[in-house]
This record gives sequence, C-alpha cells and structure tokens, in this order.
Amino acid sequence: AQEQRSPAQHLDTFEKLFGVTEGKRRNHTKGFCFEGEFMPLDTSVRELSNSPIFSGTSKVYGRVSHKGGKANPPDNTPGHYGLAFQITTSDNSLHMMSMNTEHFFPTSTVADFMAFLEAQANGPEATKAFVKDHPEIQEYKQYHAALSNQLHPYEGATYNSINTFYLVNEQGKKTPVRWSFVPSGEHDIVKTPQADFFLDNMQANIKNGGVSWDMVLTLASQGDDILNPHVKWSDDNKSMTVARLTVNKVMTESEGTCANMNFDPLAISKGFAPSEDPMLAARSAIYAVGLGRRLSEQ
Ligand code: HEM
Repeated sequence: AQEQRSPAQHLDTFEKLFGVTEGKRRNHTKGFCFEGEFMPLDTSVRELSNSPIFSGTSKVYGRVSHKGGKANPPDNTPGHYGLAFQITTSDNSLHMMSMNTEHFFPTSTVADFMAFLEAQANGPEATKAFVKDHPEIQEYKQYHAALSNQLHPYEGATYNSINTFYLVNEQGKKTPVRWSFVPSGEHDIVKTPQADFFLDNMQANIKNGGVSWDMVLTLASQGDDILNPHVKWSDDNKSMTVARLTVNKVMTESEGTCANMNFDPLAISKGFAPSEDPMLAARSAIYAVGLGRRLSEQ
C-alpha cells in the first residue's frame, strides 16, 4: 500500500521533477490569458441540467497552457495542452472548467500518478522500471503515441474533461457526463512556427474569422466506469453539442488576469455536481496549495 501524501507533498514532487518556477504554476506553467464568452446552443440540455451557464450568454476569463511544469517549453514541438476558464453568468454565478488534450489519464489513481512523477524525477532507469510494472502507463503511452503528431496551435486542439461530473436537473436527477471542447472551425497554424508564437497565432486567427470551441457532452452508457479517469468511454456513447466558447481577446499573463486565478475543478455552478472520482478532490486541494505557494513568491 502507498503512504498517504498531503497536497503540499504532491506539489513538492512537481518541483522535484520540473524545478521551482517561482511565482508561477508548478504544472501547466507556460501559457497565456484570454477573454471571451460562453453561449448555450441547445436548449434540450436544460432537461438534464439547470445550470445558469445553459440559460444565457456569460462572460469568460481563461487560460491556455502547455502541460507540464517546465518554465518555457517550445511552441513549435507537438505537445499536450490545457484549457481552463471561469464562466461568470449574468446572475453572477461562477463555474470553472479545466481540461487537457489527453483522451484518458495515465493512471487510475492519484497515488500512482504521483509515484510515476517521482520515478521520472529519479531518472530514466527508475522511470523504465516503473513503466514496466504499470501496464496502465504502457497503455496510455501506446494510445497517445498513435495519435497524429502534427503541430496544432492551442486553438486547433480538442480538450477533454477526463474526469466525470454529474449534470443535475430541476428535479434533482443526476446524469453522469464527460465533455470535450472541439474547435468550431479550422484553426490552423498561420504564423511561422518558432519557440514562442502561439499568442501571435491565436491573435491572427481571432482576426481572420474567430476562435471558438463547441462543448460536446458525452453521456455515460450502462456499465461505463464513472469513477476512473484512466478508462475511456466508447466513441459510440450518446453525445450532445450544447454550448460554444468564443475567444475575443488574448494577452500575456502579465497583461491579463489569469496568472493568479485558480481554476478549481470543483468550483462549479448549480446544475453540475462532482462525481465520486477521488481525483477531483485531490486536484482541487493541490491547485489551492499551488496558488498559495506561487502567490507567496510574487
Ligand atoms: C492526479 C492528477 C492531477 C494532478 C496531481 C494535477 C496537478 C496540477 C497542478 C499542480 C497544477 C498547477 C496548479 C496551480 O498552481 O494553479 C495543475 C494545473 C492544471 N491541470 Fe492538473 N493535475 C491533475 C489532473 C488533471 C487532469 C485530469 C486535467 C484535465 C482534465 C488537468 C488539467 C489541468 C489544467 C488545464 C491546469 C492549468 C490550469 C491553469 O491554466 O491554471 N489536471 N494541475
């Protein structure tokens, strides 16, 4: 059995692997801010959820990022990305989402994921031995290596909730769902790729026709694992395109408001509820400690 570790110890593990990025996030360290709006597209979602995010157009403040705690990974090498934002509805309800481009999580449990980071911090031999003992990570690597390795800008990528949530309707009925944000149009590379060009690229795409993503809900089918983020649901599950996120403006972290925001996956509006997947509570606790640590360094 693995010893129980605190959120602060988990954050220490990120620092051991990636170094201390003073004043900045210890994961998803590189990124920039955006502002935009969130607009419902399909009123039938209100039969499943009475969230105010589905009843009118809302203001959005968000952040796009590179996965991982390296201070400055290059934009011109394919990687995994994050999309996180806060929706403020017209009645001042808040709702946060944070997603990434993985299709499922490398491990079933937080403890195994943290042990995997520890192994990586201990070097290639330790990593190799750990992966050999953990078929889940082999599965994750094989699946993701087979996806296209083409370079996409942040705005050309699809982002997934990975963890399960419930939609809750007026009668209190709960429906387990996951979701993806899928680019609504072609958002290609339009600037010359270099180490730092994603901000300029998104700015150009906003000008040339706009940047937006469609929120596609995936409903659990009978027997789907709703607790385990390592287990992908079938592509045949029922899906619904329910809303659109449109980006109007992008800016660096120093110009925007996202640097000191905490995109807590449990900060959700009425009409949503967390699933019993223990990773959600773990993420929430670690992000809060992360915010405290980086604020204390600024
Ligand atoms: C055991 C699981 C996980 C751990 C330990 C973890 C850890 C972290 C940490 C330490 C941060 C930086 C927090 C801060 O200082 O504000 C972070 C940010 C982030 N995480 Fe996770 N994470 C986990 C799972 C996930 C999953 C499953 C997703 C996607 C569905 C995700 C998406 C993100 C995103 C998008 C950010 C950046 C948000 C922003 O721009 O502020 N994480 N994570």
